[in-house]
Amino acid sequence: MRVVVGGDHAGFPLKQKVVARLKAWGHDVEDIGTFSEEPVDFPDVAEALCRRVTAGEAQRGILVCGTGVGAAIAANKYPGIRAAVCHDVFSAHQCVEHDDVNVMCIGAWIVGEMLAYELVAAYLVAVPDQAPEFRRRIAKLHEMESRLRPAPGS
Ligand SMILES: O=C[C@H](O)[C@H](O)[C@H](O)COP(=O)(O)O
Repeated sequence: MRVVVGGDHAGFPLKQKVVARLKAWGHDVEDIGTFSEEPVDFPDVAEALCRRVTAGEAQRGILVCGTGVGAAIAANKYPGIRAAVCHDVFSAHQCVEHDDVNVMCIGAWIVGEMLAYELVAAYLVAVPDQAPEFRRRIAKLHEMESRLRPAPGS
């Protein structure tokens, strides 16, 4: 799978490990940085990653910051992105199955590398459930996005 991975300085150490593991598993990985523990702002990384996902350059995105929370808040501002913090394996696959999540966010201060690998594995093998109730709810998210998007220039 084509996967884009990014993170801020707090996420950097875990992000490096996740990227290496994804490559070892045979995924086609784009690492968009950051590439050191020099402080950067998570909204900048999240926006760059979300742009790639919505442009179809990657099928799934993974963001790593300190808690995963800032990354998820930022990513959910991007039209077409459904982001979630996942620190348990059940959520990591069900967020795709029920909610068609396309950016999973992990907190490097919260989870260790072995759990992070399990989270990523569960997220990437999951496929959206096509049952009508799930499709209907995703359609409502799209409708909300269109309805609540600020008018150009406002
Ligand atoms: O939700 C925000 C993230 O956890 C950030 O990674 C965190 O706030 C960075 O904090 P600091 O700049 O103190 O390393």
